[in-house]
Amino acid sequence: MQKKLLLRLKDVASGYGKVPVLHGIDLDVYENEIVGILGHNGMGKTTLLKAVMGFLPTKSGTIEYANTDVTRYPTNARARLGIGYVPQGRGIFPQLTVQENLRFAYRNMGQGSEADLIAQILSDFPRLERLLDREGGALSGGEQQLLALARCLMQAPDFLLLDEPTEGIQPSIIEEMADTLIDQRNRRGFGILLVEQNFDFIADLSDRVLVLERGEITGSLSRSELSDREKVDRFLGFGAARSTRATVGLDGEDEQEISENV
Ligand SMILES: Nc1ncnc2c1ncn2[C@@H]1O[C@H](COP(=O)(O)OP(=O)(O)OP(=O)(O)O)[C@@H](O)[C@H]1O
Repeated sequence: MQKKLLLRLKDVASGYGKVPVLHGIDLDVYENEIVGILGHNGMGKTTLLKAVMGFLPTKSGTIEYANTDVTRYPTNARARLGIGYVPQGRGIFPQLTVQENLRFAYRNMGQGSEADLIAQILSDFPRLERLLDREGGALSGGEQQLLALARCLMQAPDFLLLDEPTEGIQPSIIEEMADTLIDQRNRRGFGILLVEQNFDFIADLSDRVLVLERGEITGSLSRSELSDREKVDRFLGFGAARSTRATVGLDGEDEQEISENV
């Protein structure tokens, strides 16, 4: 059976004001597919997600979503078509409780019964259930990341843009995040565009990984190629940091990044 194309970028250029960042990006993501974008700091990963979401203008080229040319659509119209965005740094409301954060997301764009939707989300994110009355700002980094994802799902997207979901979170929650994303993808058939610097996480989840260098896609690895360590090392021969996150400190929230150059 032919897979449905969700997102298509054709020769997209974008940037900030007169500063060009993305040059000629071609990209397809199908339903039920996770496409990872790997790249060093400053290569344009966040810019790419912002351009897809409409936070930045597309200077040339086109962006199509579900057979609709959305190149000139504002962000809220893209969200209504089904594109969900979890920004780097999570973007939750720190002064609102977990429950209020979820309710706010529902009021913004949720459909159906609010109570049913929250119950569904809490069954998907059991860790959040016991934190319902806690303020967002008092959650650990990993819990905030789960909340950010849960909030995004309250708006029933069918496509997710995820910007470094493992940044600053401890390994146990990274695993939980990976399991949740795979589970959601399998159940809802999401397309996911995932930006990461954590190679192990991106390799575990992605069906394909693209490398972004200075605003251009310079290569692609399939799922089977991703498990071929030698090939990956050759492919990332420009010295990419293979990064694993280790947790130090008793409260489990301090962390340091251990990078091993490949
Ligand atoms: N608001 C801005 N105005 C001008 N230039 C910007 C702005 N934000 C980012 N840039 C520049 O755009 C380029 C790409 O940045 P971007 O944040 O997309 O990189 P990234 O690959 O996501 O990096 P990181 O992994 O550090 O988040 C960088 O050179 C950055 O300095």
